[in-house]
Amino acid sequence: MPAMLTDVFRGHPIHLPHSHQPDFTSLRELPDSYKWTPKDDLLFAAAPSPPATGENIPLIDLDHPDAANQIGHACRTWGAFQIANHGVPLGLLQDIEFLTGSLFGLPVQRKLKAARSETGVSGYGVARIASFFNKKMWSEGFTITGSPLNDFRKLWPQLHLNYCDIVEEYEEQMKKLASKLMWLALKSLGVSEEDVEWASLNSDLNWAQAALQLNHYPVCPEPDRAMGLAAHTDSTLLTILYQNNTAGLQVSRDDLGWVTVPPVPGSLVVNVGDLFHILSNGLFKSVLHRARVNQTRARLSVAFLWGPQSDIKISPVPKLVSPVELPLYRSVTWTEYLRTKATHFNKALSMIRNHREE
Ligand SMILES: C=C1C[C@]23C[C@@]1(O)CC[C@H]2[C@@]12CCC[C@@](C)(C(=O)O1)[C@H]2[C@@H]3C(=O)O
Ligand SMILES: O=C(O)CCC(=O)C(=O)O
Ligand SMILES: [Fe+2]
Repeated sequence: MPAMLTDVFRGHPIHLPHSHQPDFTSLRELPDSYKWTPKDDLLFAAAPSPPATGENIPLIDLDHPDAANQIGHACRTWGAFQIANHGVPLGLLQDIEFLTGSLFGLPVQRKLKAARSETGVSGYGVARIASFFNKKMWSEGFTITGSPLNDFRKLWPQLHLNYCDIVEEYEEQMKKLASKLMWLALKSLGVSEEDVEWASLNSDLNWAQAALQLNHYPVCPEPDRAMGLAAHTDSTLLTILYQNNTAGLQVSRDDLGWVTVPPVPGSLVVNVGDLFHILSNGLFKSVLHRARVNQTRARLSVAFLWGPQSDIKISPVPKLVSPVELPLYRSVTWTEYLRTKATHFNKALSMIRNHREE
């Protein structure tokens, strides 16, 4: 039995100060520990922002006959895009937003009853990447892997079963959508099911697994000096993100700097993750992104972080590797990659890169 996502950090404890999580609503001033300067956010080198051009990640209609090529183009240029007509019922998006708002609206002491342990993945706390930064992030998160029943029972003694049903239905819909998106993107590169047999469309999708990350960025007294979630790439194949109607997500592009992704009601944001970058032999870009905060409106987001089961080795599709070159990366499982990232963060991709022999 391969290690499940739930067990990825067993034996790799991360010391994160969940128990010092403040009641954000009580803070009238930004404490010094939350004041970011440009040098606090330099682990990933984002390009400085030139004057805004108004360019933005594309919004792609999945019913459009050319959707596959549009997705392929977005994965190569931005590493991110938004989608409309994705088939996920609007009511379900509203339900997951309601659940997320209700969770973070609970008193801190109740949320801490479901705190993430040092070796666990699931539960309430600060983002895992917090351990790489000197300054604190203006956000709180809740990660779900496997059944949320035990945690939800502690949070909502009465309503936990209803909330579990919402999560189950949401994950089911996301799983199907993620596989559809991955294949549209791969087909745009001329990659077929014979080239990536483990991800066959005819399978029951049990080759994949996922984590659901609920994020809350409370109203912030000094948003320009605070950081909601520091710049990072996701370690996934793909991440599908729902954001409420408050802007905050920014993606980085070498020629444009940080670009804010405007919320489009009913649409979803898709990020290319590091594993898809590896699978595509570097053709698709894993997008560097971060979340800023706001002085008047709280922001919620729900990220469906999707990748392969832990016994699947991801390596560049041979068809995408030139016969005279080495593949850009060595093969790696999601578990191995998550552990590398948990230790080396921004250097994780370069650690599995093949170097040409001189
Ligand atoms: C499967 C995972 C991806 C993730 C680490 C995790 O084990 C569960 C949480 C995920 C998340 C969400 C917020 C940003 C991020 C970088 C983090 O700190 O935790 C991602 C991780 C990732 O994609 O590497
Ligand atoms: O809140 C957002 O927009 C970004 C969240 C994110 O990047 C993540 O959960 O990995
Ligand atoms: Fe992310």
